[in-house]
Amino acid sequence: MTVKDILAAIQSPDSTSEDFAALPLPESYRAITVHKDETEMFAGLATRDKDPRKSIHLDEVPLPELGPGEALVAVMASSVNYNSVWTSIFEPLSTFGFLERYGRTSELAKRHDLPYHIIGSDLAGVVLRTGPGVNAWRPGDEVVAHCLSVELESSDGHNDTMLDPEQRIWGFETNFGGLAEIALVKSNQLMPKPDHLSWEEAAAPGLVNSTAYRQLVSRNGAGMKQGDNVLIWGASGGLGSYATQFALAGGANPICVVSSEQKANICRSMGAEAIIDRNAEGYKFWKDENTQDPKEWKRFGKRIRELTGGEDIDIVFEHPGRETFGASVFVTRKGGTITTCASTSGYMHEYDNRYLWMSLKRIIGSHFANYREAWEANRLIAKGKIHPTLSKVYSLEDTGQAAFDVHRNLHQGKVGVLCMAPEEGLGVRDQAKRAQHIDAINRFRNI
Ligand SMILES: C/C=C/C(=O)SCCNC(=O)CCNC(=O)[C@H](O)C(C)(C)COP(=O)(O)OP(=O)(O)OC[C@H]1O[C@@H](n2cnc3c(N)ncnc32)[C@H](O)[C@@H]1OP(=O)(O)O
Ligand SMILES: NC(=O)C1=CN([C@@H]2O[C@H](COP(=O)(O)OP(=O)(O)OC[C@H]3O[C@@H](n4cnc5c(N)ncnc54)[C@H](OP(=O)(O)O)[C@@H]3O)[C@@H](O)[C@H]2O)C=CC1
Repeated sequence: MTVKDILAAIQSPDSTSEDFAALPLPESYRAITVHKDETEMFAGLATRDKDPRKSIHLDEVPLPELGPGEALVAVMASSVNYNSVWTSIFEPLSTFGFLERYGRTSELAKRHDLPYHIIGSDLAGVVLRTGPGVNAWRPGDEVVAHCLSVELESSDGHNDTMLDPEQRIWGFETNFGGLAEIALVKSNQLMPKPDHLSWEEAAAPGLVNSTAYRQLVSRNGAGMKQGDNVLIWGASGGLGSYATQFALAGGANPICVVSSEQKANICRSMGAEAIIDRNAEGYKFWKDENTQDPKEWKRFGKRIRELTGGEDIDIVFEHPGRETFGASVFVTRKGGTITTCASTSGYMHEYDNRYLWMSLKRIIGSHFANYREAWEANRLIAKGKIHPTLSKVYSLEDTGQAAFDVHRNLHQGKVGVLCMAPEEGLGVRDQAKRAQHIDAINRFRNI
């Protein structure tokens, strides 16, 4: 039995759940990996010069054993997230440390501690097998997977599963990720595939859409409400393209920051009106490596006031980190919120704390999303209220180039990867719903 036979079953309209359950599984499959013996390959290089094309490999790997509560999924398509960029440049840490630590927790978890790491935290595909104790999903189900892996043996995670002490990001802190022909997930990562989307479109939103939902909309994040002024950094990027849609769909007022006229136009096409081109307007929040320039924070705040009719920011959607954080804290209104999930430009932030405490502002740390939040975010995609922001699609062989594009900020929105799917456009089940939303679905394509 080969991956080709699985693909034939997926492409046949007559295949039943029983057919999928009866399909023998292949002994091995193709997967995108980084190698443990290469973690020092970029030693001494600047972050920018570390090239994912050199560290990312396409390998034939053995099929992992299926455990209780788990599912093996045939992956039709996946997408590139920035966490795969971090893994491929071995920053801020090598992810093999995460796999070793996970491997020490149980006999079953030992499977994850391997000399190669199969990366990727998104997928759209078809369930092949489920392990003992899985009743909600069956072979043949068309699914997407979110990337929250939890054990839930401790009480800590039972209010909000992101607080589980054994919380991990699948395909980053666990092995057997989505940039592969077959992936291993916990069954409580599975969600129904939106039926009006192709495989690659369905695989694109997952990680960033769920993260933006918790960070901006959920009560666990900023709890955005109608009329809020929301400052969105990287508003046409992975996270930002969903944050912008949530702000618009939720009756808020996004103030979109981007770095080119082309990206400004993408934000306009989503319906945003207040846009700041940080490049054209030349903001320089740092005078040198160690000194910020409060005059530049003020110039930025003045520009925001011009765009809002004199109002300040209720919520900052932060992720660039060190480069922008001082400005983000400054431009937030009295009582406002800075919600952060990342530090792309550096994690040692500096800001003037007087502006935080004297104006009663709050900084909220946010990380991915719990199952319910991911489910709600996916439901909005399925209902055609939020749309994928897929721009370009690569083959599995070219994943290194795809990750390079994201690392160098050469991409728009999300970058997709075809895994088992032989071409783009397959997997659409509801053509009528698709036709209703086709312009929005294609907004980011090939720009
Ligand atoms: C969904 C997508 C998401 C993204 O894209 S996010 C972006 C990508 N992700 C990242 O960049 C994050 C990568 N991860 C990390 O950088 C690290 O993962 C962390 C900094 C988050 C954590 O560092 P670590 O070294 O893994 O863990 P420690 O908690 O610092 O543990 C080290 C030792 O410190 C002890 N410790 C922890 N808290 C305390 C405390 N409050 N008081 C005293 N000790 C403490 C521990 O126990 C342990 O000790 P012992 O080494 O002996 O086992
Ligand atoms: N904790 C979590 O759960 C998650 C964390 N992340 C993290 O968030 C970060 C962003 O991810 P994602 O949105 O997918 O990445 P993208 O690269 O797709 O988008 C980020 C955007 O941020 C803008 N940007 C980058 N650097 C700077 C800077 N120095 N100053 C201002 N703007 C900047 C760029 O937009 P422009 O050039 O147009 O301004 C870029 O397009 C990554 O570090 C990622 O690891 C992502 C998802 C989940």
